Amino acid sequence: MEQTIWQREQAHLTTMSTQICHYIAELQQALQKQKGEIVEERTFASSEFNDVSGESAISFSQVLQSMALRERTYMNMSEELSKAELLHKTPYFGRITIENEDGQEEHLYIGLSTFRDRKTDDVAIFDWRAPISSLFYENMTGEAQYNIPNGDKLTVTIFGRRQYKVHYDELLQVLDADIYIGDEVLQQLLADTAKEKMKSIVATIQSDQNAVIRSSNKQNLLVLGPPGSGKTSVAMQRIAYLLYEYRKTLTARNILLISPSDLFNDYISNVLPELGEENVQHSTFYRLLQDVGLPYKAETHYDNIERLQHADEAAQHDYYVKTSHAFATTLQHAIDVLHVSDMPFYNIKVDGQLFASSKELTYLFYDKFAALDLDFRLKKIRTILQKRLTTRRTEELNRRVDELKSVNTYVGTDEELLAQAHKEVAKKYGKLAQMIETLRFVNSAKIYVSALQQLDAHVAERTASSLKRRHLHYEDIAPLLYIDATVKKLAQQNDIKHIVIDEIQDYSYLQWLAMAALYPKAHFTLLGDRNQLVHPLKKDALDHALLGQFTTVELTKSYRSTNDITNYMKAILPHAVTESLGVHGQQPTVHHWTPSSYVQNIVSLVQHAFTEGDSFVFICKDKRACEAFYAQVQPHLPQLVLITAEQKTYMKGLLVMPAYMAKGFEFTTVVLADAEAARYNNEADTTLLYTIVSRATRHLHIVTTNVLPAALAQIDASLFTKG
Ligand SMILES: Nc1ncnc2c1ncn2[C@@H]1O[C@H](COP(=O)(O)OP(=O)(O)OP(=O)(O)O)[C@@H](O)[C@H]1O
Repeated sequence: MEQTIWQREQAHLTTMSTQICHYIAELQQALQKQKGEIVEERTFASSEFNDVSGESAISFSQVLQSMALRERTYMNMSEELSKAELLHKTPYFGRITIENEDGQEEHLYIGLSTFRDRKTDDVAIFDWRAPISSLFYENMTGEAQYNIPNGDKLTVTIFGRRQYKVHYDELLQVLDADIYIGDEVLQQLLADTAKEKMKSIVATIQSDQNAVIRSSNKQNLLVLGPPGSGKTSVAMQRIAYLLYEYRKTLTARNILLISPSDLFNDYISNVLPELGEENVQHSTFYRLLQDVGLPYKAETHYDNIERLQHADEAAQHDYYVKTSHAFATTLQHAIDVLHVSDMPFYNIKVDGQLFASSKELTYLFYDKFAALDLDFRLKKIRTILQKRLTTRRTEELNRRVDELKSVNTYVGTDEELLAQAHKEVAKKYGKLAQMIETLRFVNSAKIYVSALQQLDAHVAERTASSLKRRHLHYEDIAPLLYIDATVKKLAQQNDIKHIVIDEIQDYSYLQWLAMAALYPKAHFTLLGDRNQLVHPLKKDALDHALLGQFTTVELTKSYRSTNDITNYMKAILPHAVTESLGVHGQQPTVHHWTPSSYVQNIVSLVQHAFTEGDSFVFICKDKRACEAFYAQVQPHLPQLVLITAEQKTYMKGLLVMPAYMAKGFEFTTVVLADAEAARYNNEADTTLLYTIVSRATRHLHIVTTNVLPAALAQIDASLFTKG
């Protein structure tokens, strides 16, 4: 009797699952054996080679080499085992049927990694990142093309495409789809995305997302898309793709992910391991300042937002000037000029005595070493100063030893006197040695302030005074990093080959220039949305110069929220283009409560709408409002957690957090708890409201105790329900 599709598929799955199980058992056995041999070899080495000189040094180095090789093999096998275990859980999630070279139908199963048939050694499961797997993610059947590593395109005929939901060896769902991923499957998969940390989207990558993910490592990409269009997901999948495609030259250590916060990094930290890859390097722009070692204390991005929400005109003006394109260009020009004049040097002094004058440094820089690049000139000067310092220290040491010896009373043995003299000299010259080593005889602050001076003397003056106090505003970090990275080139990191920056709309052009200068060998994938602005003063997101240097790709569909929430969100910023692919749900609810019933109503909303394990967030505009909310409500809802900048681990539950901190995340339920016209009243607040609303996957509540902000009050009544 002919088998049904289901039976055939179940039989195939059982065969594959059994093979994977055998493979896992083989790997486990081999690993156990390797482990035993490593232990044996180590025990042998430690007992046999007490003395590693002469003959025994040669055999010791041979043993070391063999140990290193064995340990590497062990590591590779453990990685292979982890991949096989992931494959065991979900052997594959898709299949394409193509016409092979003999004109026959051939089924290609697609999963998380490559798996070869144990008997024939043919590929039984294709890694989703393999060139041919790309066909699975295209929206078509019939003739199609895919790229192969040498750059050529191959043409094949696709007969069909099938999707599976499987759990270990159990087939849960089979779906034939000519056009990839119909809404039906996607809607089931989107049933609720906000339950845990971010997940991989490998089984349902859409064709426009696929194109971004598979772009060449050498391509500088800017990916723009509305809230929920999968930018962060695409970024993570792209990293996994790069690690596969360029595995001979690129490892997790060569990729840097710059995200808004450590909390966000924790939120996305499961995606790469889920795909069988190691997490890559992570930083925030703020943290780069410490990584580079600039001797300043700086304001964080969040503190910057808080400060500028209430700042006076002068502080706002400072921010605008320093983050403007005009300033980035002025600073670049000022640094170019340094090749021929104006490099500011300090007079280097020790204990009030001149060690090297700025005049001498200027002479060395512009006369003696004029032919070299800026950083080479400085490094040549450093060598001269270091020699001088060594001579000075030796002289001083000898003098001090003589002095100590000439004291009439007994002060110590000769060794003790020498040690004391060493200590004194090290103390006296320690700071100077460090200053020379890190080229801090260059007055970087002056380069910065002089460039500002060319645009605005008042801004320059205010900045000079805060730099004197070693205090930086967030917007001062980029110029100083840029100066450091282009003039001194000490902190440049050549091992970073690819940088992914999420939420790029939060960065100024100069911030990007600073990163490009710090990582000169890196290519970039930038992701962002020009409408999701949470900074009170950020207007011209995405500098045109940046756009000019990148291949821009626009994603337009949104997968996060229900259609009802997306429609409400779109009504806030009608010019923003978003196609919703989400599921149908409840309309957002707008509640008008009196101040006296506010807390009681919040409590009863939670009692009705929150179940343990949900992600449910109250969002207020700023930190102060969140603290006030927490103080009022937490006594009635003890499980409420106030999320602050110190929070480093992502958690579900009942939360309250400031709007700017919530960006990038998603929650099943979002309650905008302070929707007051008095609080959200300008253009920046409108983009903030847009961002807040777009965090909700399933339920959205807007709460006001007075008058709604204009951006929400103008929304058509058909798009929400009154609570
Ligand atoms: N192809 C897809 N298949 C299934 N789910 C998807 C797909 N693309 C995106 N999603 C889901 O949509 C949600 C939003 O994705 P993501 O956070 O990556 O979007 P984003 O564009 O970075 O959003 P935002 O800009 O609002 O922070 C996530 O839950 C993600 O899993």
